[in-house]
Amino acid sequence: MEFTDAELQQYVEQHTKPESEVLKKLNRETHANVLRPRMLSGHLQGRVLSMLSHMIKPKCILEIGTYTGYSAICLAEGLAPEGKLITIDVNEELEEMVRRYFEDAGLAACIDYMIGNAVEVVPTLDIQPDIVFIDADKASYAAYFDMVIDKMPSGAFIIADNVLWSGKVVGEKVDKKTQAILDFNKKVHNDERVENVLFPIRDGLMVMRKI
Ligand SMILES: C[S@@+](CC[C@H](N)C(=O)[O-])C[C@H]1O[C@@H](n2cnc3c(N)ncnc32)[C@H](O)[C@@H]1O
Repeated sequence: MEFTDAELQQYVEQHTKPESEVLKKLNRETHANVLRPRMLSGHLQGRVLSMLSHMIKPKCILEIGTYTGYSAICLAEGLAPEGKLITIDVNEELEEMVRRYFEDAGLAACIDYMIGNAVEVVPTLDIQPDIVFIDADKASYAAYFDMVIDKMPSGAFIIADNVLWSGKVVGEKVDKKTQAILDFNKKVHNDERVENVLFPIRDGLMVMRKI
């Protein structure tokens, strides 16, 4: 489901900074060769993530759900000098492609790419992230929030993708994944540790600031 009229969407993208050549190539290669390319953040959301990261100037970013590395590159663009982005994905099949693009983007040195199940990996990390981007299995969104919230400094941000779930959050049929997203949105909206705004960008970005 598209939330913005196609013509308006085109106008929005035409008036948003274009993707870099590396991101354009990564976008094309993902669509040509990788299953479920709709998972990639894409031009507009990628620029939003990059802009937010530049505004926050994070020393540490944690990303849960690397896929082909598109959003990791966008987020890493705004890192503070000497900053680090840690990104985790359970799918080892994309490793060669992901590492190649981190190199091509000139960001390999500041990205720590970990292959593994984030549910097991995140609790082992000794970090205090300024941004956490949650973009992996929907059933674990609430668990990821609980795993990171107490590690984060006051003023840090959590961003969760796909929180409109193609519009199913207001649909009549509620399947398991939709219920997980509904539960997550309700949980964070009622959590007094964060202030939240649901941005209707692409499939919905929930942005939360730790108080
Ligand atoms: C929506 S894609 C991420 C898209 C990427 N962030 C972007 O915007 O380009 C979700 C990814 O989460 C990964 N994933 C799913 N469950 C996971 C888990 N338990 N631990 C780590 N990664 C997981 C999948 O393999 C998939 O690559």
